[in-house]
Amino acid sequence: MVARKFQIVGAGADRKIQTTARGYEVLRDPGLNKGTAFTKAERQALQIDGLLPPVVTEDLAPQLERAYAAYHEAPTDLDKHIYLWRLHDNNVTLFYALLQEHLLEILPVVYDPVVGEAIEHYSEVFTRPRGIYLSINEPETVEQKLANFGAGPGDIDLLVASDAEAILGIGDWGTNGVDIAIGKLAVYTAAAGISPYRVVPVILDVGTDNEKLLNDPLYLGYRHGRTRGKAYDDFIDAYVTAARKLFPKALLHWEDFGSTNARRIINRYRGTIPTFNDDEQGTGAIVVAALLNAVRRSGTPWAEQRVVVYGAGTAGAGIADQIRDHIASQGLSKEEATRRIWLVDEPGLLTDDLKDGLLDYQLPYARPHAEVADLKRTRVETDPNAETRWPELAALREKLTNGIIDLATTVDAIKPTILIGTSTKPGSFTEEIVRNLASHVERPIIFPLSNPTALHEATPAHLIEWTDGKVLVATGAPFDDVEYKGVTYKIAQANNAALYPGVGLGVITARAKIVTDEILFAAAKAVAGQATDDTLGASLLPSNADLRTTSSAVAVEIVRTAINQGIAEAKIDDPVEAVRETQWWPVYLPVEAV
Ligand SMILES: NC(=O)c1ccc[n+]([C@@H]2O[C@H](COP(=O)([O-])OP(=O)(O)OC[C@H]3O[C@@H](n4cnc5c(N)ncnc54)[C@H](O)[C@@H]3O)[C@@H](O)[C@H]2O)c1
Ligand SMILES: O=C(O)C[C@H](O)C(=O)O
Ligand SMILES: [Mn+2]
Repeated sequence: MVARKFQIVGAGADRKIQTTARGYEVLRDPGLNKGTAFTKAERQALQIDGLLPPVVTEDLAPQLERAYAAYHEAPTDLDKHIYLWRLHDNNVTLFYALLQEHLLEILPVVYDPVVGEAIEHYSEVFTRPRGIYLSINEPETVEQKLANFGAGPGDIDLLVASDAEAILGIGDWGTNGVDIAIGKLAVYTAAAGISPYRVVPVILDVGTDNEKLLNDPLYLGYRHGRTRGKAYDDFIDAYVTAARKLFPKALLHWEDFGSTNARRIINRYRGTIPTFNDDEQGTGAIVVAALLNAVRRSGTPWAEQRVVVYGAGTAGAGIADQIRDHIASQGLSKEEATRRIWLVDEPGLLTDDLKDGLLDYQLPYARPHAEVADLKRTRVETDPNAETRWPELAALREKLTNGIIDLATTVDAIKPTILIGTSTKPGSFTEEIVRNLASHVERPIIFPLSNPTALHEATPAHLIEWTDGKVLVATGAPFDDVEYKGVTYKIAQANNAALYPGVGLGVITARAKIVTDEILFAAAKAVAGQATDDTLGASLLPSNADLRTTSSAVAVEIVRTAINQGIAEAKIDDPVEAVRETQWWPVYLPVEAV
């Protein structure tokens, strides 16, 4: 039973909407509303004749023009973001049609980076609830709250959940983090055509350690510190159990969890249900996609690449794992492949003498202490009371009084061919570090990935200048083209948004039972295959303007992979047709009164 008063029926060109709603109920339902585009016959049948201005507009075009003008009237990016969601509350089709028509321009306003601002100002901009708010204070109500969404077992394809501990690189935002789930889902629809009526955004409110929120009288979440340990795991389990019971076919997507929880959660469920951690797995795969093209252009084989990852949290370690797996597929053992990767985090280069303070998934990369014993140690001022990403790090800080092997020293010693930033520390790829790196490598590959824009480890313009145009660059947020010595450099956006929508579409179409490493690699290859121009300055990845094409290509490859692996539950003869049939696009359908 769907609480909605309409359903989409038929296939292909025969799709239409049937509804039992009448009168203002029709106009006030954003999934039904077409505004001036209702035909005279529809107006009569739906009893809305006279409730609209008399002119009937044949299609979306005049409405798009009005909406785009109003969008530009909004003075700031945050105002534009709010305008767009108000438009969504009025007319879902028009919202997505506008987004689709101006994808490059509007995506950063709906999604990253402006979504970060919206999350910081959530209590002020909150208008209408869009997601499900689950609380660790009431774990016994999880199922009822999910049921209150009003959807039946076959009605939901996808849930995106966040506990908001590590929103982008801006930290802990408690209940405000519901907007990242909403933003990610908007991208699923805009980029891949996942139906906006078959998805659920979920915030898992486990409290917040953000003092600003705890002291803000307008804060809308539970006002206590983050709960951890068994109660946390039980709450996550209550969510998964209820979601599986109510929506047994749905893919469960995890977003922006902290580094101590993200990996444990995905490892717990990934072997048995369709589930996916975007920051670990989606980011790993989009980086591999960009690297497939960058490594080819660099001319240095994978097995000879030396990789430094700066910021070894959920994203950094996820990237490291997928690079390791790909290097291993080139004929090296897993152990040898692991040795091609150096992780640097707040305690500097991760070495095995620090092992008591490292997270389990960082441990395989810890370098033997003897190997780096001669390297210079740099004293760092660390505030013992500063917020730590993981509890053991506090103990490590005391141990590091002799200083750390910092990024500059690591780069100088290792002479990496690939440098990746997922540290949330802006400007940490300094001119000195980058010039040093570039002096040893013909085509240095440097990916500053920390979002939002202001947190990038370096800007593409600087990287291009400091490497005299030799860098192969990709960033997390969108950046403008850079002109340098007569060449236009298109900047690849290695954001998981170029990958996860297609993964979701493919998994949903195939009804894949689980999301395997093979599925992730198929996605990476499919994205890379959309950007094969190797001329100087060409982007390493397809443009976000082509997200729909990219996502469809990814989905088709995933369907094929799922079938080959024997994990597709759907019966599919033609993967291309099956993907197309799953997609929803923002066009007005005929509305029939039933
Ligand atoms: N481009 C993308 O698609 C993409 C995807 C995921 C994450 N990200 C970005 O990557 C960043 C990290 O995200 P995450 O989910 O991995 O967060 P996380 O909290 O799991 O990891 C951040 C890591 O950086 C480390 N760090 C903090 N200060 C440091 C310092 N001074 N030097 C070195 N390391 C330091 C932390 O200790 C932690 O291990 C964020 O800015 C996020 O927006 C980008
Ligand atoms: O949300 C993004 O823009 C990418 C990524 O998931 C992140 O956390 O930064
Ligand atoms: Mn994220």
